[in-house]
Amino acid sequence: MSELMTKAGALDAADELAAVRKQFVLDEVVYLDGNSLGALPANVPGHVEDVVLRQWGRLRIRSWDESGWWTAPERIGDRIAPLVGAAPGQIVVGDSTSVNVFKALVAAVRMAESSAGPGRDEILVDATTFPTDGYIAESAARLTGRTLRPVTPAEVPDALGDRTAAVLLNHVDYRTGRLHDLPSLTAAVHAAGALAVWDLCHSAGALPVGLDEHGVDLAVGCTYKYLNGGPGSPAYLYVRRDLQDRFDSPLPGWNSHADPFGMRGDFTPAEGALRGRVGTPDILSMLALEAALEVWEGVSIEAVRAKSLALTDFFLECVGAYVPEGRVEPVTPVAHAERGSQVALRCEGAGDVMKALIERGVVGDFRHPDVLRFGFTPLYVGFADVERAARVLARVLVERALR
Ligand SMILES: Cc1ncc(COP(=O)(O)O)c(C=O)c1O
Ligand SMILES: Nc1c(O)cccc1C(=O)C[C@H](N)C(=O)O
Repeated sequence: MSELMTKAGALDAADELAAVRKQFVLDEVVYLDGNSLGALPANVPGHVEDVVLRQWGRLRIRSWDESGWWTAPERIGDRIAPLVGAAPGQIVVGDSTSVNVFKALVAAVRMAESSAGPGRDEILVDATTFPTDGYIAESAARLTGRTLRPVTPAEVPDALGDRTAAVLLNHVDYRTGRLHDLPSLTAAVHAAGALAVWDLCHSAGALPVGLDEHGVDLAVGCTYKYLNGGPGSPAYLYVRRDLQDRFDSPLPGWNSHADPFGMRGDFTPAEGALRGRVGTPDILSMLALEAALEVWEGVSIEAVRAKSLALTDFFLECVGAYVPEGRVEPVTPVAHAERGSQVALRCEGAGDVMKALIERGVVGDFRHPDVLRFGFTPLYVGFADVERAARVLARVLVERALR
């Protein structure tokens, strides 16, 4: 047994989260793609069966009240809240991240205009963003008559000014795994009199976010990565409590009305975070997510972060030891303060290398043009998985070099 295998064994033995893995449906595959689609929590199938067969099949329409369907968006929002550092009453679940980016960004521009006037004619967007955020920001800018200015997160402080209405940023970069400095960027945005909208897709469930503590204005995120809600599970929208009265949704629907069943012709927004809702919630997905969130019972996000850093440190160590010099180049920062819960390695022929890894039971993903991406979900990834992934990667790269 190699020294690193022994070390993996010791780290697994000391891992206070090791037992959580049993709550997931997993096999012998090393699954390092939870930053794209989280694994299935074992309690979800039984819960979904109950929702379908009893709540829908037998209770039918009564379930909107009796099974808590109607209030699910805010109830499940409150369940996500502690994981992202939010007090209750500020998060609603529903729609996709893309749709929530649209609601948040347009609402942010409207709030900036109502407090600072129309001179705020610019929206800043993370130039390295996951594409959907950029597309939506471009459309939001056109619809609100603003100019969209793509800048890297590092350029944001200098780009801010009295023209800035809102800034849309990613907490963790989907490709490089770089963690951006949410507290200081939010403070800089506020100092310029603008509003900060954060996309938490790659940080929620992997590290503490501190939405309330850092005064974030609006935030969105998906639930199918580190929150394990399942394919296409609904996203969420956070609106800071003291902004909720001013939150003017660009998608007001009957579910965001103060009196939805009044069926009135004129729109009066509901109080609080509820005004972020739009139409009928996607109950099957939403209640699967609610069951998935039960795995967080007794798990602290601080413990998750500590293990995430230990896993990514150990992966970098194993890659350094096993992979021949010069075959991969880590693009994820080494500094803990700048690292999310993934390791991205630049690699020649990355697409084919990832295919070979998947064939050998190590599942990560390939991101255009040359990145091998490995996501580490501390709830179910162990240190032996990490060692094996690096060992298989080294073997694949050595075999390719010999061909
Ligand atoms: C940072 C980020 N934002 C948005 C999305 C897409 O959101 P959705 O497909 O849920 O609209 C993803 C991943 O799919 C993402 O990684
Ligand atoms: N949402 C996805 C999907 O529907 C299919 C495949 C992948 C995804 C993803 O989530 C991709 C992910 N956001 C990424 O960071 O690349």
